[in-house]
Amino acid sequence: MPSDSTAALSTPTILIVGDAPESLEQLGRILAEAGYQVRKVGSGELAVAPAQTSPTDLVILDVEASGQRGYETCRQIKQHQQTQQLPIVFVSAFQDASDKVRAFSAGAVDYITKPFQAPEVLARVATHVRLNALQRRLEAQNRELERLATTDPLTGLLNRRSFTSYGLNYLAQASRYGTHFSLTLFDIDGFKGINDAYGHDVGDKVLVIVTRRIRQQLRDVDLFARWGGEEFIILSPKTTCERAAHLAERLRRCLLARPIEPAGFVTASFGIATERSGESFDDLIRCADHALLSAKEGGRNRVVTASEERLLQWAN
Ligand SMILES: Nc1nc2c(ncn2[C@@H]2O[C@H](COP(=O)(O)OP(=O)(O)OP(=O)(O)O)[C@@H](O)[C@H]2O)c(=O)[nH]1
Repeated sequence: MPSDSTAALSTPTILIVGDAPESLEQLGRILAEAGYQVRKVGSGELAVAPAQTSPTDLVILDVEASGQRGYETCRQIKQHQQTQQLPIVFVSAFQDASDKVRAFSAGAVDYITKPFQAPEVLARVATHVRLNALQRRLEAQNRELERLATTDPLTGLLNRRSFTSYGLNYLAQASRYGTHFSLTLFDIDGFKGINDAYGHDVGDKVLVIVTRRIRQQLRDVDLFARWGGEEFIILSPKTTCERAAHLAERLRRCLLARPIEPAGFVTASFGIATERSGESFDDLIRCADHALLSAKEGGRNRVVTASEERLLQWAN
């Protein structure tokens, strides 16, 4: 049987590739008797597709007549994004150090010389299957950590830190290539009152529904993040101040379209700033924040655009 830790995950599948039917049969039998799922293909060219399309934990390249083809198959498997992580073990009658070095250079993780001993093959296969499973688990955990570090757990939106890092990137591109973008900062009105009247859970539900409604209105290229508390931010690439104001007005209206029960109709105030050369990202945020403050002071449920000379109020 495969070793305990790999067997616990699921039965590992080994793809054996080789053009010598007897050797292929022998290896297949040894591995199948040890409890592995075994698939066999007769030629290197045929190996890449099955490795891509069916779950595979390890590839054995049984190099009999032409070592050259084995190296080529190994390289092809390593070239494809889907299969580049697969551990590849050579089983070969070629005993020279140069043959082994070539196999490792082509991407192999191990090299077993013929005539092989079944226990050695099984020990090496079990080790590589286990290492591969651990590697995949580590990668999945890293992805999850990355997700947790960059997204807001309640809404699933980008968090402030990751939005800022994207924003700085957009700003650098804007100053280099002359592209522009707009920032829209918005804040739910009277949100403390919703929490106080209906409880924190309803407050959370409002945040989630507001997120969903706003997201439906945005383009794929727009960056949408939770800036903090009941405050959200949108970066709209290649968008003038005027167009951002139209978008914000649409967002304001879409919140008003239906109540969010039991809290009733929920409104938000919007502040917009557009990238201008020489301004830092913090300056831009300050501009949008200033506009948002004006929207709040102006009576809430409205859009205010910050511009160099003046604040232009959009009527409710
Ligand atoms: N339910 C819930 N409440 C939150 C969360 N984050 C922040 N809050 C609450 O949001 C409220 C924000 O209140 P204020 O800053 O006074 O803002 P407001 O009541 O919306 O008033 P204006 O913005 O002036 O219209 C505070 O009571 C925070 O505790 C959260 O994740 N969930």
